[in-house]
Amino acid sequence: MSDVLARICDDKRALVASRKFARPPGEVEAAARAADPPRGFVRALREAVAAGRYGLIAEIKKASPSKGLIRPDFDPPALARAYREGGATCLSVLTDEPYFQGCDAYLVAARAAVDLPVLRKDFMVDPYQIAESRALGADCILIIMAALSDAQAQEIEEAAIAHRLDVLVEVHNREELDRALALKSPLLGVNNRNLKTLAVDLATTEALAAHVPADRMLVAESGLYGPADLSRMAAVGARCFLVGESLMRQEDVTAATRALLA
Ligand SMILES: O=C(O)c1ccccc1NCC(=O)[C@H](O)[C@H](O)COP(=O)(O)O
Repeated sequence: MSDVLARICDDKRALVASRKFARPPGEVEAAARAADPPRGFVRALREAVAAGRYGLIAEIKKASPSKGLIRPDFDPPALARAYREGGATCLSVLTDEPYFQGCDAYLVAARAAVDLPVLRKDFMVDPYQIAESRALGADCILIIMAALSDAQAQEIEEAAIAHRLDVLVEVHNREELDRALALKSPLLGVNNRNLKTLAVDLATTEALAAHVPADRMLVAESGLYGPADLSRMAAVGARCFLVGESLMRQEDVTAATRALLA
């Protein structure tokens, strides 16, 4: 596992242990069952692509390990509305606090402001977080293959399926891609960001795209700054994109989202 990712996941395991103590799994499971029904994250992306549009997962991201503070005036419900207005298909909301200055309340507030499906963007290391995600209202969770063994990834995916959550399975190289294909989720993200060096290279998606089977939806993630980047990713078959920083830095997020998709 890469250094930064290893550090984030170690901290996450400690956090989950303390959360389990404060709020036992049975309580979280009950809250998950009582939550607003999932909105269909994969379905929304499929519908966008079937209609000849790009599927845009627009990320609500205040800060990151690679860039520090990205958006000082951070208002998740206003950002969610701006993304919706600009044509985003789905939202991604960072809930990790120590590294991304996110929090669970941001997801709840962003989802309440719009009718879009929402990805809880966090580092899943324990099935407890899956029930917790559903209890918060999340419609999709992230599995980072570099952070998990095959057995852990499968256990987390099964928990997500049991909670009717969609799953974005994220890979960075061929070995992770081959492991990801043993999972059931149709949504396959290729992250252009190397989580060891935090360097971004769009050639990552270009190298892996040809190895993604036709029954998976390829999502190009990270380092996408404008329509030319989307076209470059589309040239190798990507129709769905996860974009954070470049949109978060714009004053007019609606106009920037429209321009990206133009
Ligand atoms: O963004 C980071 O610095 C980062 C560091 C360590 C682990 C994950 C990280 N990012 C998570 C993401 O996948 C991105 O937030 C997402 O793909 C959007 O990327 P971008 O458009 O480049 O903000």
